[in-house]
Amino acid sequence: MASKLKKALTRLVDAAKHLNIDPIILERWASPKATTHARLTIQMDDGSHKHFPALRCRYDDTRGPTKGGIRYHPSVTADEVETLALLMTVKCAVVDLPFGGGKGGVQIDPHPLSKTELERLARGYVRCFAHVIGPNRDIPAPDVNTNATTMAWMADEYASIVGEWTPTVTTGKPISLGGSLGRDDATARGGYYLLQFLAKDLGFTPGARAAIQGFGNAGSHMAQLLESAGYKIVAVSDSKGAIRCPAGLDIKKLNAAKERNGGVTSFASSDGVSRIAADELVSVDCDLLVLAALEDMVHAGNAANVKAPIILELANGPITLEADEILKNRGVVILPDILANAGGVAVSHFEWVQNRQGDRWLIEDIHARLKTKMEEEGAAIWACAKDKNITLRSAAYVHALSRLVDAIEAKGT
Ligand SMILES: NC(=O)C1=CN([C@@H]2O[C@H](COP(=O)(O)OP(=O)(O)OC[C@H]3O[C@@H](n4cnc5c(N)ncnc54)[C@H](OP(=O)(O)O)[C@@H]3O)[C@@H](O)[C@H]2O)C=CC1
Ligand SMILES: O=C(O)CCC(=O)C(=O)O
Repeated sequence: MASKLKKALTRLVDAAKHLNIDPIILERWASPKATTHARLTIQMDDGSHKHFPALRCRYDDTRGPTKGGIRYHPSVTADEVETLALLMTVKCAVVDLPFGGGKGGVQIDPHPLSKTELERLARGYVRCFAHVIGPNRDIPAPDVNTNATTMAWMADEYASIVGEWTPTVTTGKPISLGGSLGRDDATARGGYYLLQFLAKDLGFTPGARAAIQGFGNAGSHMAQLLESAGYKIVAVSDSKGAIRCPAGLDIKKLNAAKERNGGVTSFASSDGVSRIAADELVSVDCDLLVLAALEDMVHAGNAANVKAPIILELANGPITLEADEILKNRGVVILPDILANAGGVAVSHFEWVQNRQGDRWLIEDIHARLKTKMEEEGAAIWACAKDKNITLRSAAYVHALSRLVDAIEAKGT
């Protein structure tokens, strides 16, 4: 079976056909610039030691320091991290950030770990990769199962290694440590601004019914934003299962239930809310399907069951190549990950700039800048898709690739 990376690269190669690109230039993206592996050892609270495979990939730094999150998940492999780092390279070019693409991960299920074990894990990660990351080299951020607290521990450990507080080494930090206002909901908000902006072109009525897969940072903030804008959230899921409520879920109450009990299914005892099978989430009758969990969740086996006419990808790579084709033939419009979830890294960039300036921007400024970015890049990609009669995903790749190639040609290498 082809690796995830090989499959992901076909999207880049297809996009290149729409541009007059020298194949030699394309070859440089066939593999990452560097992937560093480590064995991460942590002491558990009972005094024992456990070892976990850990990685950091710097895929490409043509346009600037590599940038991308760190995830903790049992499925983390080099292939997965490199694929996600390739996506970061393309994503940063899509929204014109002065960054290349990177990603990191630890192969671990962090859920059973105590807070002190999680702190040792984060600090251990930085000790493994302090020679790889750096404020002008490679800048981590949160991803699946990591958050602002993780970034605080990592920045603090980096400071103790280099001997000075260096806030620009991670983004997505707590506000009290130089984190940016608006980074917490930025991934969802960027996708939300894009959706509102394209609604008319998409023939989509804002305030419709949405189903959301994944109820972590990206998914739960999206649920809140959509609910506040009058949408009905008719189904949600997390790693433990899915629930449905045709009349619309009360997101505030759902958040409280998830926080108390650790899963959205604990809300199934509330009025009008029923439990459904996890995979049923993608086939719920709705107007908008938001994918905010993991890769490959919509695949050849379930793509034909999708009822929503529009899919917003907040997750990275949630739709396989095969499913993409099925959905395209069925006329389902996909707002692709490399554009739709770029709000997270865009506000990470704002954080990095604020830290370099020693300044803090107002939330209104951050929202306005993010909105402008999503609308400008969204409009360009929409126009490219119409002009070339291609999908929004292909258009986003074309848009990014032309910026990447311009940068390479400007360097003359
Ligand atoms: N955080 C960010 O800034 C950005 C994130 N992304 C992408 O968004 C996606 C989600 O990331 P994020 O929200 O940060 O991560 P979180 O860890 O905060 O949330 C992930 C969510 O997905 C759920 N989940 C895991 N497995 C499944 C499954 N099989 N079915 C349904 N739900 C599942 C988790 O469940 P549970 O709650 O039970 O653990 C959790 O609710 C990822 O693809 C990530 O790469 C993209 C851009 C930026
Ligand atoms: O905020 C960042 O730097 C990166 C976020 C990320 O990992 C992603 O966009 O997938």
